Amino acid sequence: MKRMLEGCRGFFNLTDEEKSMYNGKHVLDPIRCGSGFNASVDELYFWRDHLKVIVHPDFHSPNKPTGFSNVLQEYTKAVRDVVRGLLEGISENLGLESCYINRALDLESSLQILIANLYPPCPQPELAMGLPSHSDHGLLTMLIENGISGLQIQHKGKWVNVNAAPGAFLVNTGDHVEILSNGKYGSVLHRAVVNDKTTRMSISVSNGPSPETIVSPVQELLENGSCPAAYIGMKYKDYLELQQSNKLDGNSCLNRVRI
Ligand SMILES: O=C(O)CCC(=O)C(=O)O
Ligand SMILES: [Fe+2]
Repeated sequence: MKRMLEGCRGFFNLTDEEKSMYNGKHVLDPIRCGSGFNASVDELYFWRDHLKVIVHPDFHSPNKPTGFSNVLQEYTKAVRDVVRGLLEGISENLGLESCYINRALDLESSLQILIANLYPPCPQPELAMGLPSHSDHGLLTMLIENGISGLQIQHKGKWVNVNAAPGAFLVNTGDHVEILSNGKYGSVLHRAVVNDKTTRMSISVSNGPSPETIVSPVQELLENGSCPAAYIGMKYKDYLELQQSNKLDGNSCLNRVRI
C-alpha cells in the first residue's frame, strides 16, 4: 500500500508535459489523467487531480515514475485476489455456490481500473468538493488513503464521515453488485470532501465484471424468492458508456437500468 501511494504521488509530481500524453477522454482509454471528475460533461470543476489506468484484463501503465509499473502490477494483482475472496463470501451470503459470481461474470477477464485521486489543500473547502456524490460502476471498489480522511458515504439520507483505520482497505459496493443481487446489496452513494490544511490522496481500484458480460439479476434469486427482476440486463461495457455520457448530478446511473 505504501509503495503504491508513493508511486502515485511520484506520478502527480511529474511535469505537466510528462503527464500531457495521458489526456485521454474516453472511459475505455487505457491511461487518463487530468483535473475534475467527468471533465467532458461537467461544467463544474472539482478540487482534484486524477490518474486512471486500466490494469486488467490487459495491463497498462505510465512508464514514469521509475518502478511504478512493477508496483502497480503487483498491487492490483493482490487486490484481485482479495476481491475474489470477498465475492465468494457475497455469493455464499446470497445462497449461491461460492464461485458463482466469479464464474458468471467471467472474472478471469474482469475489468479492473486503478484511480489515484489527489486533493490539494483548498483555501475555501466549504465551497468546493473533491468528488461529487456518485456510486461506483463495478462490483467492489477497494480504497486506500494517505492517512487523511475525506470520504463520506450516504447513510439514511445523511452524509457520514468515514474514518478508516491506518492501513485499512475501505470496500465500497458498486452498481453491479446491486444489479446482480437484485437489490439485496445496495451500491453505496459516496463523495470526497476537501480540507484547507493537508493534501489528501486516495487510491481506489474498481473491480468489475468482464467488459463483454451482460449483467442482470441472478436468476436463482428471483425464482427462490419469487420476486421480479428490478433491473434490466446490460453489457458492462455499455453501462460504462452510459455512465460516462451522463452528467453525474448526485444520482447514480442505476436509475437508468431500474425497472
Ligand atoms: O477519494 C475518495 O475517498 C473517494 C474516491 C472515489 O470515490 C473514487 O475514486 O471513485
Ligand atoms: Fe467512488
